[in-house]
Amino acid sequence: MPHLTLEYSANLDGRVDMPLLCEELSQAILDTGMFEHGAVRVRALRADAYAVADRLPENAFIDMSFRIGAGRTAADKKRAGTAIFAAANAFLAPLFATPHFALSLEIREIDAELSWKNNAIHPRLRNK
Ligand SMILES: O=C(O)C/C(=C\C=C(/O)C(=O)O)C(=O)O
Repeated sequence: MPHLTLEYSANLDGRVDMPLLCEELSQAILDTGMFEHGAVRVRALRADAYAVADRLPENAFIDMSFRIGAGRTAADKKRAGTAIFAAANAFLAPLFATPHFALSLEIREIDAELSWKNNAIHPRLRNK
């Protein structure tokens, strides 16, 4: 993994091209040069039940959680977060035209002792 998971309020359906946003964020992650191509996974999950701020029906959110392996410097983690957040902000700029949207990102480290992986994509992309 690096895993980027976007949770979004269902009222963004039809307003945000989520597959395209996932692709843009995947590219932003790869462009940092910090993550292997075969490891990067990005997805968007829709929240059907939510209550945002003053609960106006037009209030919306996207919360991004980026889970990465341990061992990178604080500066590198900050650089990756800044790049991902900038890409998301640029893509979602139209949503900030009205005061009803909130975007957030958090980076968490995966405990190597308490995680397991088996990735068949690595050999294919490493041999390219
Ligand atoms: O170390 C981790 O679990 C996350 C990671 C890479 C993971 C893979 O390569 C994989 O799951 O195949 C990382 O670079 O942060």
